Amino acid sequence: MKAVHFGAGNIGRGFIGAILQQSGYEVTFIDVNDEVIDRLNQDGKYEVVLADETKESFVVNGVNGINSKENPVAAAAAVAEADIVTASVGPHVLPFIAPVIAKGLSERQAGVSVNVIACENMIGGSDQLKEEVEKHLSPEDAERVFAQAGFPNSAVDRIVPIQHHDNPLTIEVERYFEWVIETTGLKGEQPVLKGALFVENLVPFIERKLLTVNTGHASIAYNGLLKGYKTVKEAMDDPEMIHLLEGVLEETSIFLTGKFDLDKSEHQTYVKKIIERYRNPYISDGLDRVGRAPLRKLSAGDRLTYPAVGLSNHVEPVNLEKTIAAALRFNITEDPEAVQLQEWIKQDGPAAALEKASGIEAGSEMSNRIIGYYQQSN
Ligand SMILES: NC(=O)c1ccc[n+]([C@@H]2O[C@H](COP(=O)([O-])OP(=O)(O)OC[C@H]3O[C@@H](n4cnc5c(N)ncnc54)[C@H](O)[C@@H]3O)[C@@H](O)[C@H]2O)c1
Ligand SMILES: O=P(O)(O)OC[C@@H](O)[C@@H](O)[C@H](O)[C@H](O)CO
Repeated sequence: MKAVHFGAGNIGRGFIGAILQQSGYEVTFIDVNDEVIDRLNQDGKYEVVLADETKESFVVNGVNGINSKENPVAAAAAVAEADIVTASVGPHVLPFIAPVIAKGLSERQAGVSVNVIACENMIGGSDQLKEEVEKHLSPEDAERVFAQAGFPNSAVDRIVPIQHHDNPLTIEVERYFEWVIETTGLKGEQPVLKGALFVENLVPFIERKLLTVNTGHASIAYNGLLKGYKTVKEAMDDPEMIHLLEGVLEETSIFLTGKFDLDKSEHQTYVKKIIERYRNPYISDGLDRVGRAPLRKLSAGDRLTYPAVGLSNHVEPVNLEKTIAAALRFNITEDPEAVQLQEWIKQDGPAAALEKASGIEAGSEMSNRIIGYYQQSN
């Protein structure tokens, strides 16, 4: 069986690529990073190390790579032949991989179904990828392609920090992982994916993950950077940070248990487990990575604004609001979204910038409170 995975980065190699290979697929990675693609073709394998006291490792064999910038025709041909297509490139990159996927899917043999699964931290990732793919197909081709290509949404969870090893393919990951895939979007037979969970309705799973793991992470990153910390570990050693983190997760727990039929005590166990994962002493994760792309993280449907606004009719989400205020201070010059955010703040002031990024109306009660916290944090 053949799998094509877009994005040979941390999650691509450290999680999805490894699961695909363990499930019996030969994996072709498609990326735009020459160093990684050349090394994949040279070695045909790479090592995954588990970040815990065991330091166990395993080899992912039978892999190769295609640089889609240099060879889009070969990349599309791989999609045309694949039994499954997955992606972990980052939500903002989905439009850039869509043309190759569209070309590959339209070249497929008639009647041979395939599933295309976006593995990104976002709600409706595969739906969005499908919309992008559709932009590159004529209406007739779209009808033919989507009759045999499914785009099931999925939720992925495994902490994989930015890291450097002598071999650039080696990747260290936490032992824990969760990959949940929605069956309603599948075409043809359910793919064999070792350790993945197939569910009829992904919404509770993706929202629980995004609004717990990622909202908590964002709180650590934005508030931690304000206090001068550089890593998750440094921030997690500060009782004030823990207090704020627990407050944030209490707020998202109210939101989640109010919206979905989640058992409150099971949810508490889930939250505790995540706090333990943040504390993993074998992982060093930078706050600049965890806070990356602040405009995405502040946007209306993402981990901060969505639960804050969702809660605002019932409770005042003080801790989420403080975290949103701290996000407005995210000022990492290597991060284009941070640069853009700081430009908006400089040009139009923080309330207008907040509205542009999140949709929280300038002058509203919530905006006024957030801007108050923002000013106090100076
Ligand atoms: N790292 C984590 O802990 C983690 C965990 C769960 C989910 N995620 C999600 O997975 C996605 C990827 O995150 P990551 O941490 O692996 O990022 P990453 O930067 O390590 O990997 C992204 C890869 O995509 C490649 N890429 C960029 N443009 C491309 C293009 N046009 N075509 C093909 N490849 C392209 C990059 O070169 C890179 O190798 C994000 O949506 C992230 O939110 C990350
Ligand atoms: O990848 P992002 O930028 O959406 O979020 C940063 C981290 O919170 C994220 O990568 C987590 O490590 C991951 O989602 C854990 O499963």
